Amino acid sequence: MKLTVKLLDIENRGVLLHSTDARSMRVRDGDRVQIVDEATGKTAQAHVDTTGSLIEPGVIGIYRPVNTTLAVDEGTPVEVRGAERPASLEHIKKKMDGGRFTKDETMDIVRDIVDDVLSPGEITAYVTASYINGLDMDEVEYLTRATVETGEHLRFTRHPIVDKHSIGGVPGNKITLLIAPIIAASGLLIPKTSSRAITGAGGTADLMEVLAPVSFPALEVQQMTEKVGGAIVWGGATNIAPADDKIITYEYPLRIDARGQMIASVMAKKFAVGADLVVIDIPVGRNTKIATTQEGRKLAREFIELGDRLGMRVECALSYGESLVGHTIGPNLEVREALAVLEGATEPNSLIQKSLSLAGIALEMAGKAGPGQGAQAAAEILRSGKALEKMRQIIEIQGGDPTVKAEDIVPGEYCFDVRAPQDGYVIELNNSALVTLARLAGSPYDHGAGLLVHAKKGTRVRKGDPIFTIYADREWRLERAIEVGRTLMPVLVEGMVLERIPHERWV
Ligand SMILES: O=P(O)(O)OC[C@H]1O[C@H](OP(=O)(O)O)[C@H](O)[C@@H]1O
Ligand SMILES: Nc1ccnc(=O)[nH]1
Repeated sequence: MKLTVKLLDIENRGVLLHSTDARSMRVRDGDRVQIVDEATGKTAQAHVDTTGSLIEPGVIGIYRPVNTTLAVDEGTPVEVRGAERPASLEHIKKKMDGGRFTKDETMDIVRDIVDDVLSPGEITAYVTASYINGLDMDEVEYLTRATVETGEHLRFTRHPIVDKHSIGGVPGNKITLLIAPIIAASGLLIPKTSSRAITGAGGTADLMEVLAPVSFPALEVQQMTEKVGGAIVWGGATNIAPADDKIITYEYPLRIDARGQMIASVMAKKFAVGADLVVIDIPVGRNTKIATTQEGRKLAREFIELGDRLGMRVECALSYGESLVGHTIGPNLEVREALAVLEGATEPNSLIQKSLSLAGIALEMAGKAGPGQGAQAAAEILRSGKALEKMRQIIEIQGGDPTVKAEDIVPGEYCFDVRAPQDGYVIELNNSALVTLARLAGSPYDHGAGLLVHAKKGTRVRKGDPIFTIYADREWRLERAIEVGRTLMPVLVEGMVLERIPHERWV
């Protein structure tokens, strides 16, 4: 059908059709159409939205991302017809039925994700099917390789390239902000790409953004790393492993991280930057991604095997995930805590010890410290102020203010203390409930939003003592977090009545 173009400034890979035109083309909302500009021969595929009033019959509204391929002017006549279902949908269906992806099928899916051929609903179906039915090691390898092949790669002339990654799942895990500068300060190269929050309330990319821009093309990440030894950037902006960020976009609202996708997501980013030596942090505990040590060991073996297949030496550290790392959750609060440690603070112990242990493993792997001496070497770099100096160089080269101090970074102006309902020991501080509250308060989008935990598990409190403070940049978000907090019971103090169940006839 011939239709006339109207350009619409909408950030979706879609087009808008009048419902009568859609009907005569036999397409419905969510179906795909092929658009052909016969004058230039350019074609594009897009998903259909229909309207009865926003545009006239005979007109097609073309959204901005579709027009980056077509490059047509308003008023251009184009040919529009129903498009075939991509083969990748059949592959996704196969996984829903418990089947295995082949190498080619995986590539079809990844390419269609990168090219926006699959709709958000279809990507969600892919992630959900993989979450439920799993991916075996071959499928994870196919996914990792396809994710790398559809993006850009870094090629360093100096080696070894060191990298670290956490699978996430434990709140407050700001360790990259300490580990990356320690490793770079030791003279090694660490081009660290991170994702934004997936199941948490602040991923490393969200945190680093408080200090400096995190969106760079791949080549710039390489140049910055060559100059100062390290960079901490958002993987989603680099075009390194571009499928990864799109998959994460659809995991985030579900708060899931499908196991196969998770391994591929992490390892594709390491492979694409040309890492030789990789340390993986696997937080273990209830309410994390990995509930038991046994499961953690199995995952570690999978990471190591995939590393072998891809030619990277991988070591894993199972870490304690039952309790948040440090005392803070949310961008500003976490960055303030990490910077304070770089500036010489000797607390919080959980943050410092975890960061030094992981940095230490990397230093040992790279031969910068003898066996068993890595954490000590990392502690030396931290104590000497070299890690702080390196962090300042990283901040500066990424375009931030290198003179920033921990005290300059303040949490949101609205806050509320959650207090102990009685005397006793804090016996439970539920990770998942804390993340829910931090997200409701606005984290990670509102940088000032988050939680400051005063009394972690095992602390003795008196009735009325603040256990944690919720911060928000906007009052209504704080109110929402307080309201939900009352029903979530994120904290248990020994002896607390968990719930009172009255007799129905006497209430
Ligand atoms: O939101 P959840 O699922 O907890 O974790 C996601 C975070 O974990 C990883 O951290 P890093 O890059 O190794 O520091 C990711 O890159 C991301 O920042
Ligand atoms: N799925 C993922 C978990 C943790 N980090 C990532 O980059 N990706």
